[in-house]
Amino acid sequence: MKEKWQTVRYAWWGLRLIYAASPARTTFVFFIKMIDSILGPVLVWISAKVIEGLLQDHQVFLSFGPVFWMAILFVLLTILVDVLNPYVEMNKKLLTAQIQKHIDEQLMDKANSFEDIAPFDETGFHTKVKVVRYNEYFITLWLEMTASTFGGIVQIVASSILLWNVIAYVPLLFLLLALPRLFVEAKLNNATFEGREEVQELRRRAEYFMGLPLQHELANEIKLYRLTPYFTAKYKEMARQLIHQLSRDQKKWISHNLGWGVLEAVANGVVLILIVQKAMAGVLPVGELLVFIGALFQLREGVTELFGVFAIGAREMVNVSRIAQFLGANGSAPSGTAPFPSGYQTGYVLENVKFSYQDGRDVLQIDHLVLPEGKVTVLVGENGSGKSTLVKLLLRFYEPASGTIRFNGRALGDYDISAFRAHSTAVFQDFVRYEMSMKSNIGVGNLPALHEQSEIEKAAALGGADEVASRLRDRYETEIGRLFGGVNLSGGEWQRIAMARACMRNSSAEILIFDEPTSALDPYIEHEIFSRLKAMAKNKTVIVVSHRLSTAKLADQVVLLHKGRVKEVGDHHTLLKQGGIYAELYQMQASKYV
Ligand SMILES: Nc1ncnc2c1ncn2[C@@H]1O[C@H](COP(=O)(O)OP(=O)(O)OP(=O)(O)O)[C@@H](O)[C@H]1O
Repeated sequence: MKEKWQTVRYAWWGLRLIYAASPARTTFVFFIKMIDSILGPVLVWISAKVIEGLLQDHQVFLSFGPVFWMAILFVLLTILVDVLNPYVEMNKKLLTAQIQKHIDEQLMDKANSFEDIAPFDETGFHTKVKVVRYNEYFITLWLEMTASTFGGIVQIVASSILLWNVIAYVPLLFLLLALPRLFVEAKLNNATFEGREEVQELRRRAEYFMGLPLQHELANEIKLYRLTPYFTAKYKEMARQLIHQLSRDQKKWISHNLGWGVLEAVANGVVLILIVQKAMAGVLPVGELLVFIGALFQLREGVTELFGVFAIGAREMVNVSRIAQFLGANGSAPSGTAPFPSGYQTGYVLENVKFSYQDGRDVLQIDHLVLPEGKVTVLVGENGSGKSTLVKLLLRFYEPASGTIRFNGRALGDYDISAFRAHSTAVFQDFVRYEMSMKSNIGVGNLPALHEQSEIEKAAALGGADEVASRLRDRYETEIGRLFGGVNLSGGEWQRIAMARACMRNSSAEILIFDEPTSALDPYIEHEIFSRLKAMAKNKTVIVVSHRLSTAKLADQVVLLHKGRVKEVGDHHTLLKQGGIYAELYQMQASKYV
């Protein structure tokens, strides 16, 4: 019972969604659908009356009496239907676009509402997004369906009125016949629905393998290893499975529909014979016979429309509910209310912090760690030791499973998350290459200053991107990235731009996090940038992840992570003297240069 109510709730939600996308257009489409459904039986009735009149007196038109005007009305209504149809189609198309825009906006709002990253990590997140986007198309079907439901009812009622005098039970017979079909179809619909997750997963994989050989950034590797035939084979396999699935679904459909179609046609035929028999026996005049035959077809059309719609409705409900659930999901940890503290304080203090991703593996286990304000701390450690995870926890992209992370004396969760983020800046290992102008690439680091050229140039100079701009034809206005025909840059040049982006918040940010910010930079600029970071560290908490221990040498504090635990803490010289893992790593790197 609860499920039924849930269905009704989602159905209502789906309708409201459509209406919200465009109230005027939705009303128009529904109204026209109604008119269209009534017109069918009305035209049947008028045409029968005209024919009856003509049969009685074939010169009836010459007297300009009621039959003549009925004939005129018939023509006018037919023209009306023809004129309305293109308008209806146009409005449906526009409404579809508006609904898609409306859902896209809601999806973007949803993504914006996730303050942490955990929802993006969830298994099946990508499939879910894909399913929701795929369902945007189906929500318009939902519109058609609801309109058809009303249309079907109107048509059934109108044609039943016409049939009432002859065979009153016909509408009931047709409804009864359609009922089992409804249930079977609803079941079949779910089993053969193209938007179901397993089909979407196959489609996504097929698209992935198909796209690989066509991507510019991947061309080097794919050409070198001659991977195109390999990916083509993988694509073919996915596509084969997809087509197999589709053909199996379609066969199920056909065999089912064929059976019911034959049964309904037989019932239709029987009723038709009954009506003709009555006419032959002289009970029915020819005009009425025509009305009944027409009404019978109208009735069948109405029943098919209504029940077809119900069957699809069951399937569409799955989609509508998926969209509703996705958009209604609560993804983020709640934000606190405390404002960001000003002035020089303690920086980060971590106590008994434990963290694991969804797979449950312990990734971090930190008993105690201080990352002081006013200092540069460099995090070092082998691959997978948890450095990037730690910086993400420091920015509150994830919540620790247990323990506390404090910044300037307060737990991170207490801070107003927007204020906290506004005072942080970062360059991530997987920084983004925005396919936009260089100016926008840098400016998005601080949206309010996006159009302030002097701020952009200042940040570019700090991040070492000024020199990149000076080499471009339109300097900061140059479009970069290949997707829209812009200039392609080298890996190091992109990284300098990411650095500049982070520097856009130089004056407001008090937490500066750099996850391997110089991995692609040449030694000159790396040295220069690190010196700038040190200069910026005054009254700020600066954390740098680096594999280059030459960087660590310049830091105020080095933290060595090993398998998610803090193994060594101190400055470069202290750690060297300790002779632990850091000393070993350093000797190893240094020996390469000797
Ligand atoms: N989103 C994620 N979901 C599940 N596991 C993850 C995720 N991100 C990282 N991990 C796992 O967490 C562990 C720590 O990863 P992390 O990226 O923090 O290491 P790292 O020290 O920064 O490594 P590297 O030096 O290679 O950058 C790894 O074993 C990694 O596989």
